[in-house]
Amino acid sequence: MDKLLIEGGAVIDGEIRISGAKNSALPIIAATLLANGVMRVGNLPHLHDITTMIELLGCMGVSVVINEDMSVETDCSTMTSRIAPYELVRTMRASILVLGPLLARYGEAVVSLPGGCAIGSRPVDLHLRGMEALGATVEVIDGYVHARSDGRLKGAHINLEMVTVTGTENILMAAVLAEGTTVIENAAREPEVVDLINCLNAMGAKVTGGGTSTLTIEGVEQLNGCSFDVLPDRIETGTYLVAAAVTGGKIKVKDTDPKLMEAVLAKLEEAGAKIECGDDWISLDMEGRRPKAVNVRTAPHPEFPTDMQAQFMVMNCIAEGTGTVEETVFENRFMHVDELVRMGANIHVEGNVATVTGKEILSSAQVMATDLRASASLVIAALVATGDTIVDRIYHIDRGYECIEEKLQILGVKIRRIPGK
Ligand SMILES: CC(=O)N[C@H]1[C@@H](OP(=O)(O)OP(=O)(O)OC[C@H]2O[C@@H](n3ccc(=O)[nH]c3=O)[C@H](O)[C@@H]2O)O[C@H](CO)[C@@H](O)[C@@H]1O
Ligand SMILES: C=C(OP(=O)(O)O)C(=O)O
Repeated sequence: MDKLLIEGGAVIDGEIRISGAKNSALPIIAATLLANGVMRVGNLPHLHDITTMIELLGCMGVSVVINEDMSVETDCSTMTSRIAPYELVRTMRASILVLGPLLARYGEAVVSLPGGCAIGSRPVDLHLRGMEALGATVEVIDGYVHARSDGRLKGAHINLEMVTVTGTENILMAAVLAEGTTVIENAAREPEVVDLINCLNAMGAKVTGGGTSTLTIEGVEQLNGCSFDVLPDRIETGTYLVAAAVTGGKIKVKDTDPKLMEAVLAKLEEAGAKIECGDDWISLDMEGRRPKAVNVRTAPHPEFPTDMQAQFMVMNCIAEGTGTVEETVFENRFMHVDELVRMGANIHVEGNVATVTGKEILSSAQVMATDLRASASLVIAALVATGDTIVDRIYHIDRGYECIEEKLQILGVKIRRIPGK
């Protein structure tokens, strides 16, 4: 397994470009299963998860052409299978996103259950209940979801018990081809859901209410191919802003969208960062200061994102003062805490609240990445540690950060990958 070796002590200074959003690209690639004709999806990040989603379509017989500019063109007319096998689904939970499109368009889907992961049990019961509400028969047999519909799905009124991002996306992708109108209440308002809605509407769907908690979907008989570029990655953006902040440095991130980042930018300003924004860029300058500790509480959009929790935890580890970090979305998203403590951080966890008292510097150690954002937090911690830190199991990072070594090197960090055996 590859490792990253990071030398502590750099003060970040430079400009980088932000990649397309993984969490937008994954549902939109799944949505290409709904297209009658060729569909092009662009601004895709070069990440393992994207390759997995493309492989998943490929194993169902979809023709996929990957262009040099990291766009893909898909054509479902060659499709031979409606099965998403365990071997692929186990490496990426978002594979469950093929369920809605397969069921809506082909009347059947066999998708392996994704299972739990480091950050929590992450059931998909609300996805399955949504499909049943639309008239599908759903059974779980030997770890696989078997969903079937006789004829078109039927529009329904669905009130989600809790806000679920991929659950909303899956139900939405099933409802676009259903007969009649579907209303999804307590829908996720994340920008990536809105991006999916924009893409579906460009394909000929009739969805209104994107960005609010009530979505109305008037089913149509067929969707067409179109060309769609996914939106910038707000979590990658936030991760690099935090990296600059912890080092007391400055950064300009380009090809991003500050409008997607209000809760994160507000917390960075509270921590003492000077922030300026244009239409598609954000600059942050700490003017050499240490950040001030902040309190954060994660919750669905537009509140503070759980995918930025681990990175802010590290900022508090080296901040002036004490801050609390409360995780309300996932039940087990503090796996980075023990590793940060091994680097000398002062963190006390009680239930879903971590109280962090900052110190000026952390110490280097060999640490283990446990999930995607935990890995990013360890890389950020390494920037403010004495000496060299080795972050092991970085395949998690490759799921979500395009060219992380290259981008950090541009910003002045000494980092290199140690290839695994
Ligand atoms: C590919 C993708 O977009 N991943 C994002 C998506 O994950 P994902 O869509 O898996 O996360 P959800 O929004 O579904 O999860 C929110 C909460 O709802 C629970 N739940 C969800 C579905 C369900 O059927 N039953 C249930 O109990 C989950 O266990 C969790 O506690 O949103 C998360 C929350 O913003 C982000 O951290 C992930 O980066
Ligand atoms: C948890 C994440 O992703 P996934 O839902 O794909 O595991 C993430 O992007 O932080």
